[in-house]
Amino acid sequence: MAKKIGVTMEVGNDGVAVITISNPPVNSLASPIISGLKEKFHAANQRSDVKAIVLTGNGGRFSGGFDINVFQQVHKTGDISLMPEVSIDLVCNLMEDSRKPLVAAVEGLALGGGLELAMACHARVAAPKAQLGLPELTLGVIPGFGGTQRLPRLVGLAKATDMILLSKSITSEEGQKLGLVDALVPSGGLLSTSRKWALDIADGHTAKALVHVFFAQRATSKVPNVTDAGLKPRPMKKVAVIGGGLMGSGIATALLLSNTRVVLKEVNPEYLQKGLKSVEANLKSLVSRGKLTQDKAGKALSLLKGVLDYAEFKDVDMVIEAVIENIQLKQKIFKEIEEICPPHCILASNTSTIDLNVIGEKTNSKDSIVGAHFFSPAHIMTLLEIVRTENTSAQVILDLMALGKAIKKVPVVVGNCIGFAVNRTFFPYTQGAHMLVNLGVDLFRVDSVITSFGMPLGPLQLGDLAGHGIGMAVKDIYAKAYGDRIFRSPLTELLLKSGRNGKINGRGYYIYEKGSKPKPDPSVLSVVEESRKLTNIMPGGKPISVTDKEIVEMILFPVVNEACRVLDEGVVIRASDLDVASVLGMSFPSYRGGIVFWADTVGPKYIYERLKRLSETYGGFFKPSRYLEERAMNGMLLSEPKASRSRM
Ligand SMILES: C[C@H](O)CC(=O)SCCNC(=O)CCNC(=O)[C@H](O)C(C)(C)COP(=O)(O)OP(=O)(O)OC[C@H]1O[C@@H](n2cnc3c(N)ncnc32)[C@H](O)[C@@H]1OP(=O)(O)O
Repeated sequence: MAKKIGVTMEVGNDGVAVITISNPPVNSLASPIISGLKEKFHAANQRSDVKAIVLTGNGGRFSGGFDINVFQQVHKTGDISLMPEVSIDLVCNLMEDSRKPLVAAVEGLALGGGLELAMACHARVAAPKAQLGLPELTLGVIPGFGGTQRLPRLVGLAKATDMILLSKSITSEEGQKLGLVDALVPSGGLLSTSRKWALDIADGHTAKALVHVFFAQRATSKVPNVTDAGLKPRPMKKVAVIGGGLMGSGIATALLLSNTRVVLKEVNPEYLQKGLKSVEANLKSLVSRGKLTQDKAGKALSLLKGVLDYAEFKDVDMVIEAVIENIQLKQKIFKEIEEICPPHCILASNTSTIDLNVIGEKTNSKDSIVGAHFFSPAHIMTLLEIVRTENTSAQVILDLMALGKAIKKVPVVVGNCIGFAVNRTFFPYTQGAHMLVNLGVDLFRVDSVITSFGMPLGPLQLGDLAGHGIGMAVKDIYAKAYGDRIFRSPLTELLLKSGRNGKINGRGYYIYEKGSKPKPDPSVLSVVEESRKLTNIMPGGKPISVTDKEIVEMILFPVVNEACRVLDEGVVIRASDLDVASVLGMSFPSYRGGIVFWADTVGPKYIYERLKRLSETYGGFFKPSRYLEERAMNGMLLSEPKASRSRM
């Protein structure tokens, strides 16, 4: 049967032209293909009904590159005119200069000229395990469609040199990490996601979202009755950190890097040595990654003093307590520091869950008590949630905001509640995943769909990273506070019982081995089965069938629902603060503008209706909040401000 060679173009009702290369078996770029591409790009650019363009290859392969047979014919005949002189015209004039957004939908392979075509597009969406490379040198030619220029711009000079000089190809997964691939999506959703990307670029969504995040971040520095109250931040020359564990040593490192004198207190010499060594290791790793000079690391370390008692606390400007989440211990510490510290001293806690009023219950300095909630690793993550109670003074908030900025954090002032703004909004993130797994959905698929959405880690892998011991403790705290909307899953407990604490002990849902990437652990499926038996929520005992879109909705719409409650209760000053906090604290994709911005793009009415239907089938975990319902009914955006009952 004759091979069907050519380039086709189909324009959908959405205004996206899909241009497809067909030249089996690898869609090599033979002369008729190159001229076909030119013709179709030209047509798509001319047609007024085409808003955006997707370029793809037929038969599950993008393109294996320029047709090597042509090289052979040139060698045989010596006739150089056989080489089509098209690269500049096709790749630069028509593709890169196209006024309409162009997205490459890459599957199978994109090699040589194939990858070069993909790189000339404005964005690349790829299916898993696609092979990407510029192997031209193995044929004695150099990449001729601009790959020598575009690859270094996307992946950096070192990696591009490696890929070109050694003809090394990479997978689309690695490509995503390097910036060559903008989104990784399961093969079934490749075309639909690529269409959406193309339309988003056409409508300026991506740029709109990023511009929103830019201004939202600037807005966080305006706090009514604090930054406009004519107050001046007081200098924070010496800060004490109590607790030299992961958080305490990270906070100390962040302070030292900005030339603040730090006193690090621990309970015994052994713990103190550990804490000091962790700070040193943090600084060393910054030096080895080229982020800090040896000189500056030495200077930072000279500002650190380890102590075992409170003698040094007599002249500190602020104390940041970062001990384990134990109410009695924290209450005792706050009572002690109140007695020893000077009256102007700020008493801050890095708690992530305990009510600050409870922590400060035994003190008389309620106006000096504030939450300084850093995200781990504290010397790297930029979000700082400043948690204020109804008693925290404006001066204390202003001082902590100024200190936060000085140590290069983005401070976001939030109200006092269990989980504060970020952890509270995202507690349903893990629970939605547990619900899906107990309903029979493959756990590794859940993670893969959510990373395709743009989160750096799926909810189950995130659980592995945090540790399931911590997961158990946190689960109980949230169950106590928000019991009406909790999905009670035995999965975490069962994981712990089977010796899987996550990354900490090398085993969770995934296997963690030094020097290699986490691998899905098939033996965890027996634990999952046990959990499914206990919850018994699969309809008729059979796994449910869901699309990738439904997985995203069942995990992220409950998060939006909790964000609505956070907005309703005035835990954040403005909706955009929650966008910034979700991007910086949870690595929610910035190109989606943050959790509330994204929800408004999807539409409150749609989210409300989906949650309502899900709650009818699966119960209270999905029940739409009053705020969401009101906004949906009144056709309002979630981000529109309201006259609020604020916690501020
Ligand atoms: C302008 C640019 O910078 C210049 C270029 O693009 S130069 C070309 C760069 N591309 C390459 O070097 C890729 C070469 N191809 C390969 O490495 C492998 O064929 C592949 C990884 C694409 C597929 O491998 P595999 O699945 O094992 O199939 P394989 O048997 O090798 O190839 C299938 C058929 O496609 C042909 N083919 C593969 N790539 C081709 C290409 N670029 N041009 C013409 N034919 C090609 C093979 O000759 C083979 O033909 P046959 O069935 O008649 O024998």
